Amino acid sequence: MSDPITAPDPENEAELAFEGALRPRSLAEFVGQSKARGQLELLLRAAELQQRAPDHILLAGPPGLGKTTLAMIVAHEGARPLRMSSGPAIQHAGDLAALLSSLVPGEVLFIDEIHRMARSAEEMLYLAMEDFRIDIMVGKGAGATSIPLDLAPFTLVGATTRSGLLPNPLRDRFGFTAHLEFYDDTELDEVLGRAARLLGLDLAPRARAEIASRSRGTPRIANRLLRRVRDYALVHDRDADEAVVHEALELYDVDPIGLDRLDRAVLDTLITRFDGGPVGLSTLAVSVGEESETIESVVEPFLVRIGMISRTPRGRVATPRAWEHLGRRPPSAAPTVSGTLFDDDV
Ligand SMILES: Nc1ncnc2c1ncn2[C@@H]1O[C@H](COP(=O)(O)OP(=O)(O)OP(=O)(O)O)[C@@H](O)[C@H]1O
Repeated sequence: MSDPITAPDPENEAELAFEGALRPRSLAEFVGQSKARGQLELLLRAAELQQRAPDHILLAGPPGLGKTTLAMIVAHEGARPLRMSSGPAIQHAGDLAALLSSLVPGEVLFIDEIHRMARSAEEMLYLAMEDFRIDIMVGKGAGATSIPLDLAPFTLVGATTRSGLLPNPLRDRFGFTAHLEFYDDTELDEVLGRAARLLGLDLAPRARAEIASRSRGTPRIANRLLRRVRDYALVHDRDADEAVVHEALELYDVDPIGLDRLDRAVLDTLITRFDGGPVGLSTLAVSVGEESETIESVVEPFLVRIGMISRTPRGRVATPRAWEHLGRRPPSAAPTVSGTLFDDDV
């Protein structure tokens, strides 16, 4: 039951084309993240002055905050070719060897969801990142030999929503790590202003502010909500004003603080079924019919950030704010342990 507004939907070509059209192409166009942007700017400039490939870069943060966009910018700013892959596509060391050995000098290799790469490939990557070399194993058992293969110098840009899952030796080999933060409403307002301009949409300032405040701190969601509002205005032959934003977002179940159906299902389950928790992640995921990974990397970071859920050593707990948001009175006593169906991770 992935939500079309919040959850990434890599299969949806129309969404991908829409995202592609709105993607900033340079650091100057990239809104917000001023700290990471400044650091990246310095790193790219230093590499340019020394005429070498930029250091390897790790981009960490929740989905939709601009990791893929920044990887493309790294390539574009340095006029370097870009190769895109992802952790789930690299399930054997051989997959990675084929990829690395075909890189041209200076190429930027983007690996999305790098925490999902096979362990054997990860180990191959250590040497590749450090020495631009890999060892290819030929044969099996006692007769196996390794043949060293030199690689063209490249820049690896890894993206992860779960940096905690990366082994230290891999994390340490990145010259620079950017932790992307949720955007504030002013930054999202700017993202929306830029997107509306590119789409040729006349969006009233108050309508823009309203969408920004419901975008869960995430540019991808801001752009998707904008698209829904544009469609609504078009179909009803109305201006994209504040009233249209309210009507369109109500139709799509996005509430006044930007929570969607899945966010509310998580809170509702925590509160109604488990008396507010604590409850383990996989129990919670099973209860709402969603993958643990989606709950942990898509839903939870924002709910934690706005103080609706807290993560305790015994599991997830709904805060009084969450109870109030669902129109329920929070219990006065501290929540009791209840209903943990599985002995799962918390
Ligand atoms: N700083 C920004 N300024 C303007 N638009 C942005 C910015 N960051 C992201 N966007 C928009 O949000 C969309 C999603 O960004 P992007 O694909 O880079 O996110 P991501 O972090 O790679 O997500 P995922 O983890 O799901 O791959 C892009 O198409 C882009 O239009």
